[in-house]
Amino acid sequence: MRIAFIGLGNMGGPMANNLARAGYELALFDLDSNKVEAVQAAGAAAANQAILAAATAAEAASGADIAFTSLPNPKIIEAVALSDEGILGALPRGAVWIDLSTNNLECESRIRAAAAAREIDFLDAPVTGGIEGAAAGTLMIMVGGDAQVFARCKPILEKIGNRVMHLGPHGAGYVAKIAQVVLCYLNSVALSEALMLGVKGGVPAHIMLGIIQGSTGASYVADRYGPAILDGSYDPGFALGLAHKDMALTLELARSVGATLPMCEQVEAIYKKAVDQYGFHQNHLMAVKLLEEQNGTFLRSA
Ligand SMILES: NC(=O)c1ccc[n+]([C@@H]2O[C@H](COP(=O)([O-])OP(=O)(O)OC[C@H]3O[C@@H](n4cnc5c(N)ncnc54)[C@H](O)[C@@H]3O)[C@@H](O)[C@H]2O)c1
Repeated sequence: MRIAFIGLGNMGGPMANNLARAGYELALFDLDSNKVEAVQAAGAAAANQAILAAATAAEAASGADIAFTSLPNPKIIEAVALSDEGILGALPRGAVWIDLSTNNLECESRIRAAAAAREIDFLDAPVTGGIEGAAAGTLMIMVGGDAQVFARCKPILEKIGNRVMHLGPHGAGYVAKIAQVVLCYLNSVALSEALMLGVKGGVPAHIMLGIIQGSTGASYVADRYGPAILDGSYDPGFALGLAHKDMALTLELARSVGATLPMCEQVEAIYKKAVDQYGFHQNHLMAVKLLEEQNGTFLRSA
């Protein structure tokens, strides 16, 4: 079994490491050669085997049984699929392409059609669990696509996640991922507003966070992101620009399925403003800094 892995960032890198540890023959490609070298070093040490660093996505995909992608956005995913040096022209007939990225339905239908025209199966398989889950192999993987193709690929997906679910036909994985991840951003903004209200009223931020964690406001976001707001790190491991992409995908999906989501519209605008102000590559909780600046109060020192 030979696996191509394209996109070795915060999520793709540790996922590829886990596939190397499981003993799969790997061919890697990322625009950033440092990311490839990091996986090569960690994977080779763990599995005692050579891992190919390909010069292009097509070279990685050539001769592979399965190609994984973990890439930033629909435009890049489509380019990696369809360009001259892309994966679809290089994968052999009968191979499977599994996209682990957070993506939209419009892109999904175009890339799936292009894959089908070359007799390549496609599964949308976005993930949740963050960089800790990617490193530990405990991601939740939400898969859309043909049930038989899923059944064939499940044992491999179980090397990178411990909750691997087939949700339905093509696109079901992307839809579930977007509907799930939206709460992360709504909750982060809500958490920061609750903390700000408490602090402005005279309750220290760490006391306020403890109260939220032990009450009806308790959540993964409060437990995991609350401390990262209070220590001023704003949680490295996920880019602000990718968080805004997820909110933009949410509004796109809402339009395409006819859902009206007023809170999502407001939160998308907050993340857009934060990206404009602080930059794409800042940590995702920098969205909270907008609120801190509006209030003239930084929660880390409150
Ligand atoms: N970080 C998280 O916590 C998290 C959690 C769940 C889902 N996701 C999703 O997973 C995907 C990857 O996220 P990430 O945080 O790892 O992003 P990242 O920015 O850390 O990694 C993306 C990688 O893709 C590479 N890349 C970009 N364009 C490329 C191209 N044309 N060819 C080859 N490589 C290219 C980049 O160099 C980078 O290494 C995104 O769709 C994101 O929304 C991220």
